[in-house]
Amino acid sequence: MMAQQFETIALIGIGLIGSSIARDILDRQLAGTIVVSTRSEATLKRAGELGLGHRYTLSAAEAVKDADLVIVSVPVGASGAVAAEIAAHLKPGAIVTDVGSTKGSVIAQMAPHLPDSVHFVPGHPIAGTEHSGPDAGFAGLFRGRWCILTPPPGTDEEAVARLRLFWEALGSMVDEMDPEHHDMVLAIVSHLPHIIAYNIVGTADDLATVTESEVIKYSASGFRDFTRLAASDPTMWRDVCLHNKDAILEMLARFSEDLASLQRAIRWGDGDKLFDLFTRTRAIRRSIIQAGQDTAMPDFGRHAMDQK
Ligand SMILES: NC(=O)C1=CN([C@@H]2O[C@H](COP(=O)(O)OP(=O)(O)OC[C@H]3O[C@@H](n4cnc5c(N)ncnc54)[C@H](O)[C@@H]3O)[C@@H](O)[C@H]2O)C=CC1
Ligand SMILES: O=C(O)C(=O)Cc1ccc(O)cc1
Repeated sequence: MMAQQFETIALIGIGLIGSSIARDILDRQLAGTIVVSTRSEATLKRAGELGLGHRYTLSAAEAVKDADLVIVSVPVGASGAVAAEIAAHLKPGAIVTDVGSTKGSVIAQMAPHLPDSVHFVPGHPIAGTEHSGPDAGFAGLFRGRWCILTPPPGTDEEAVARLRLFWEALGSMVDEMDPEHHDMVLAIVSHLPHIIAYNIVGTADDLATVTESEVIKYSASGFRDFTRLAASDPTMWRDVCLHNKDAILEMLARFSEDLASLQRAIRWGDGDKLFDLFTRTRAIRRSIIQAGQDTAMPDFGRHAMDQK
């Protein structure tokens, strides 16, 4: 148990991320009241069955009216519509945040709607799985993982500090950076790996008509790792691609150049070049593990993923 941080928290969107946050708030008693709001009746009903909040409503406007903290956890393409819906109903002094995987676009969509009387502190927990919906969430998802805040210049420092304390109470380490930098970094470490996974699994699927079931039958662990990422939510990842377009295209251009160079090394039998690259990349994996970033993907997280 921890000290209560907010009287009322409104969760707009109660999928993997929203429901994981709800479970942590409940476990740690960080709020007096959790109000859950989501677009579809079926999801709201399920959230109720799972006991993720104290009050439930299909109206985001209704959900935020007494909230001291509003956490928007919807696909990034829906954040503008949510901001427009809640804007006139927000309590003065409330902190409004989000968890979207892209930051520049979310800020561009939400900020114009939000009144000056609230504090908008965009955020992004770097933790998740390939699963979606309220059943997929679990307590502890954010433990030992980074959460990036991208407050616009001039944001009230106390509001940023309160949100930082909130994520720290969920076990996260918190960093602050500007949204452009966030979008560039995440394009290479998160968005490209998903796009590459979607692409390779798609290519293998096209081949499967030739090789029949061999793709599945002989799928080695390397291919299986790609299928996990490629099983991620189509709506969420469509939105990420559309809303971090520039940074993703920049990283894809670099990726394609490097892939062409690798292709050339293979064609011309340049073993030294291949060996040098593979040595360099192995060192990166080892330094990630040494920094605890791999084991920080907690065992219960792996377990939860293996089960589903
Ligand atoms: N899945 C992951 O691993 C991670 C996702 N994120 C970000 O978190 C956000 C939520 O993702 P998940 O929880 O994984 O998705 P999800 O699909 O599990 O849940 C999305 C929620 O948003 C609601 N929703 C969908 N469309 C809506 C709309 N047009 N208007 C209002 N509500 C709508 C759904 O009813 C559901 O409650 C996304 O912005 C995503 O980029 C951030 C970190 C990790
Ligand atoms: O499932 C995985 O491996 C992920 O990479 C989860 C993830 C997806 C999207 C994010 O913005 C942050 C984390």
